[in-house]
Amino acid sequence: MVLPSDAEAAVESKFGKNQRLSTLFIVLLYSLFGMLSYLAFGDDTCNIITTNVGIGLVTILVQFELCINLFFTFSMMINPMYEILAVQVCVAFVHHLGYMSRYESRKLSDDYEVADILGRGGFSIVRRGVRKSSDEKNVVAIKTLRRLGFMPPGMQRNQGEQKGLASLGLPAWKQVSISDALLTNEILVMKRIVEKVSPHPNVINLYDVYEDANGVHLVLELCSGGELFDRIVSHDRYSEFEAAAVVRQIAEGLSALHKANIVHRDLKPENCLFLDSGPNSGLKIMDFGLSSVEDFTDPIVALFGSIDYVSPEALSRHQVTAASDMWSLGVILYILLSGCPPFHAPTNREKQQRILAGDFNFEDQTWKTISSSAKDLISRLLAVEPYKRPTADELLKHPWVIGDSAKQDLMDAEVVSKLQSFNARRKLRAAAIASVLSSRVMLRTKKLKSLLGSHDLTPEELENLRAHFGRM
Ligand SMILES: Nc1ncnc2c1ncn2[C@@H]1O[C@H](COP(=O)(O)OP(=O)(O)OP(=O)(O)O)[C@@H](O)[C@H]1O
Repeated sequence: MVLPSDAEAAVESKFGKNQRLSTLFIVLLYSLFGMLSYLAFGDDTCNIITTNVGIGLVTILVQFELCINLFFTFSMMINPMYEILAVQVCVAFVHHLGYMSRYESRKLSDDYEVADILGRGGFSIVRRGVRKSSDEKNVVAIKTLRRLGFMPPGMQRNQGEQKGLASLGLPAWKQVSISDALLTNEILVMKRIVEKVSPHPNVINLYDVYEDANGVHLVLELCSGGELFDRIVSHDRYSEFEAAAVVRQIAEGLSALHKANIVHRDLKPENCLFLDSGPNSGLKIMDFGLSSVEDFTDPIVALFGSIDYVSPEALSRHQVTAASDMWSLGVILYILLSGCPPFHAPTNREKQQRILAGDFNFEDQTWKTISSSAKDLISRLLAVEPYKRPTADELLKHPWVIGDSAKQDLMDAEVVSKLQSFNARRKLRAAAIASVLSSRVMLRTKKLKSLLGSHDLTPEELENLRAHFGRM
């Protein structure tokens, strides 16, 4: 089995400590062996011992056990003491095999019962999983990130999708590299979250990573409480105070992510899920497929879905920083308090222009009863210049977010009915996009820019979209 380097990195982050200890043990073993060799064979063997320890230390630093094997092969060539070295090579080889088999032996199906499908993304499928051993957290969400080359059971690509993929006009290896870029990115960001953020009440937690021929399986915390807007529209009415509690949770999550230099880059209500259905459930930020770690990952700029939450700097310069997440939060807050997005226009082009100009208003009737503190906060979050927006930490000190100036009275019932229809339209669009996503990919990264530009929907893709609407 060949692990993709980043899946290996993710696995390594989980098991790194054990590996380091076992490497240390091996180095000590080698040194002991070298000393015994010295006692048995005399001065010449000293060189071997010294080099052994040196290479062992390098191995610990670079975490790459193959070094040991290479070293022994090399020393075999320069040193005549075949008897010792042959044994050493064997030890190293056996150890290396054991190291590989640790990955090989980790099978998802050994540890988890994979149950029903919770949802699908463009390159992923999320299923409920139940841990077989009862002493650990029982029910989880298993997100399988697929590569275009592989189709896990239940993810067979339909004919439309297959045609769509072909219609991209890209060679197979390029299609694979796009899905791999997303897969790799999500794993790298999740690895960073495990190291620097988790456990956090408002950021999804990763429990484990498995790799097999179907792709990479991320074992995630299960969020069974539903999406943010779904829960909100299930109430007849709600207050500013309740909306502030939602904003506070998202801001807490963003604050932790930004401190770890992670920018979410795709913050929207469908990426905020409640942990459970209880009234005081935590809200979790998730889906880090497009996220970036500053100075570490190569940002992927994808225009898969709606531009409703995309900041002006992301649209104009593809420059996305922590402040861009704050813009997205401003859009979410605007929708929470009015039921419709701040930048609506008949065409995408006009919408884009309005976003770039920061052209929104509070003229609708529903804004009349909203507190000036809430409007002030939205205006700050939707400032066109990123540096003028409050940071997540600043937001957490704002009187409206704290709850001091947020009104406790129930808002106009029209807000909920507008939010209901906005949410329904959004879901329809999301389903349609998921349907064509495999076939219509608009990605721009430093590396992938040359692979794809934007293109109009081809007849096959339109057919696929029509078929999906038909099914719905
Ligand atoms: N941890 C989780 N617990 C419960 N449901 C989840 C969890 N993660 C994802 N889901 C469900 O699975 C669906 C697909 O999620 P996923 O993150 O794979 O893709 P997406 O964000 O919808 O799309 P894309 O991958 O294209 O951005 C989500 O809409 C959500 O309903």
